[in-house]
Amino acid sequence: MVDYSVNGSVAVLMVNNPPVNALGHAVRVGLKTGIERGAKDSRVRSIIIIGKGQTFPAGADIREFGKPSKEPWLTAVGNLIKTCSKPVVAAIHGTCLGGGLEIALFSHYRIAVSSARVGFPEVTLGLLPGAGGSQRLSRLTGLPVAMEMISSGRHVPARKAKEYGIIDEIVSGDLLKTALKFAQEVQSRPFKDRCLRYKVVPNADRVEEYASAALTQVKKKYKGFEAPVACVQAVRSSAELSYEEGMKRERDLFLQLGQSGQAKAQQYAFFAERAVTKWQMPGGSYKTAKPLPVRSTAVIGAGTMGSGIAVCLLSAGLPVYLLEQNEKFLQSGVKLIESIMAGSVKLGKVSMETAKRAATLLKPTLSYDDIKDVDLVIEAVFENLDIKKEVFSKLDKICKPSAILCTNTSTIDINRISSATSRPEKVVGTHFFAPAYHMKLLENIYGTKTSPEAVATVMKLGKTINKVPVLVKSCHGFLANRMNAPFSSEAIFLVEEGASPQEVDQVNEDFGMPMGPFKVRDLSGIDISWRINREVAKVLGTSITKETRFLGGNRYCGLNDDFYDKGRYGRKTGKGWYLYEKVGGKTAVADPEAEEIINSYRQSRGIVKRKITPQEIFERQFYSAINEGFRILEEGICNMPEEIDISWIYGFSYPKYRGGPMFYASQIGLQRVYDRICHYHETCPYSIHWVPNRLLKKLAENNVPFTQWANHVSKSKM
Ligand SMILES: CC(C)(COP(=O)(O)OP(=O)(O)OC[C@H]1O[C@@H](n2cnc3c(N)ncnc32)[C@H](O)[C@@H]1OP(=O)(O)O)[C@@H](O)C(=O)NCCC(=O)NCCSC(=O)C[C@@H](O)CCCCCCCCCCCCC(=O)O
Repeated sequence: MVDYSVNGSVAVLMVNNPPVNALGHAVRVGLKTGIERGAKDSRVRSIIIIGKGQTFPAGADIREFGKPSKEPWLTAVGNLIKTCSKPVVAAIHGTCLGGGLEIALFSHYRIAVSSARVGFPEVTLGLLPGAGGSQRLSRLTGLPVAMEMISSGRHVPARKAKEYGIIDEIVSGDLLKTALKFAQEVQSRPFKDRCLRYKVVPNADRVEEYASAALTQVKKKYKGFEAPVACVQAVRSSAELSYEEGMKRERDLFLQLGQSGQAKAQQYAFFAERAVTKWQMPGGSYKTAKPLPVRSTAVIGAGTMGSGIAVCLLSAGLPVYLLEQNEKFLQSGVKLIESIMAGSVKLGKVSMETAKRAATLLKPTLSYDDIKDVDLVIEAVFENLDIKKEVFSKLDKICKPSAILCTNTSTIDINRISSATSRPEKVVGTHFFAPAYHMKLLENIYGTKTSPEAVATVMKLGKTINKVPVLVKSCHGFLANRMNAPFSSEAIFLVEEGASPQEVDQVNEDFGMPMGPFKVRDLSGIDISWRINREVAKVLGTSITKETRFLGGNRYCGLNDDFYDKGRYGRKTGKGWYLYEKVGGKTAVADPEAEEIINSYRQSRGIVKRKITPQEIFERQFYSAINEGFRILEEGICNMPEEIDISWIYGFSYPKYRGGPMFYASQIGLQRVYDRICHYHETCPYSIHWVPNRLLKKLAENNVPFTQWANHVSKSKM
């Protein structure tokens, strides 16, 4: 795990623990032994720590968290480095993160190649740097930088790290060779004063000012997360306490966070995000299927979604033909793309260079002929099967045979769309979430005839455009919208029965959702849900009237329709479930007129308003979604609960510190969740989504641990 060798007068400790050289127990033992050996070795006058392969250690081994800790701990290894009688040089490439940066900061010198990145990402795992990083970084960089870096987990490029004082020298050429030369040079220099422990925190007298600014920022930016606040507190103690007391304070905070549910959930989310990349479908998997190259693309439809998708592709440096049916729509799409790009530059999310390049890569067109040679097309027209089929039939005739044809449908079964082509194996769903340029989820959907090659292509495309792709099998609504359907229907039923939209939204926001379901409806547009309901009715061969109380045998609430009839479409009209300060406004306030609409709806239907508790609001929304999640698993629409959780985190901004709805259910206890679902099945009998799921029942009865749930997924998918 750590290879020891001597080159002239320099000992080289090469960490060899692929893929990221994580500082697991064996590596810690190897480093300890190596430092002790180097200190004793009479040939050796200085020591290098370096990573083999792609990186310097990228942190502690997260898989060891929660297991009994084994000595030596990282702090003990670090103390050995710090007090070593010979200078220790950290030679950094790749990602020097978390425990890796701790090791580097314990070392007497740090050199790095310019492509290296350093950081303390522990906060993203619900933790803080636990081996003194919060005490030593501030001594190097000052309090504001240390507070910001540690509470954000940001990876800092080597050059910036040098500016901050974290890196002593940026080097070029072969890192080991350069490090050997550097390590020889420092042999004659005094190095005891290089130990950060003896440095004074710059501007320590301004700690109150810095900490209060940092706390205000993190509480706003990372609302609900515990770790960022603790990170600021830990750094703060570096200025307020002695080094030893600060170390103790940091350790206490680390242990406190480590035991919290948030850390457990965030660490689960870390691995879940990686698990979903290991996709499988009948006939292929991430291991066997090769993606086709995507060098040119087209987006059909320049509306809000199409333009947002084009922004994603352009930002990744891909040329995009933007195709519309008339000049007016096309120009409005181009303007939208320009304004999204300009906004992203202003917010610092996209560089000016990227925006300028994107402008040259965008090719607006009205002609299908122009797209005949592109590698991949994404259709983003109106959510209507007939229109989509018409587009796909044209694409099939025009596009080259190898082109992958994607649809941004949010609900329609891929098989129904691909049937309009002679190449269903090349047709795949790429469902983006609004706003497409911002939300990270890319729900990729395969139909019965979609080839693994087409899937591999869109999974890779997802990564290229900086999304988190999750693969699901086609069905109506796929994964995300299928689960969202009971979640958002229950919200409206709760208001029908007596809750106010504000009460429902509050429960959701208290749980950690960034916006309650009624604010979401106002944002996405009440006219949109009105239209979707009509499409659903059409598919069911029926229509919606004032008297409609059931749709397809399921409970239906027409409150949304009453808001629509009054022209209250949400933010876009300045009023919807809430009142806004102006058309397109963002500040939602309760509106007596909206309350009146709700009251008269209830009266006209003889509904007697009742008091509804926050617990009922919570359970009816989240547990109905969880029940549907188990149905999705049971049917093999996805392979593992991680795919559901990641979809919620990146598609609906579900709080990462709760892990996702399925992980959350496992924490509550499946028996409890199942019992409550049974309760609501009795008390709310008219919704199919309350029929208790059999898989959930089985897992609950047998007390199956979360990690085993995937073994019970329908095998029909493979
Ligand atoms: C490094 C990356 C940026 C690389 O990204 P890339 O996209 O290239 O690759 P992947 O992300 O796909 O990863 C490949 C592969 O590797 C796995 N992996 C990655 N990182 C880790 C890791 N840190 N540990 C384990 N496994 C890891 C990943 O899962 C993939 O595996 P797969 O099977 O899917 O192929 C990127 O990977 C990345 O960002 N990684 C995480 C970096 C990170 O978060 N680092 C910080 C870790 S936390 C840490 O370092 C804590 C330390 O500060 C301090 C700990 C000291 C504790 C001492 C406390 C004292 C108190 C305790 C005393 C208790 C005793 C008592 O008193 O009772």
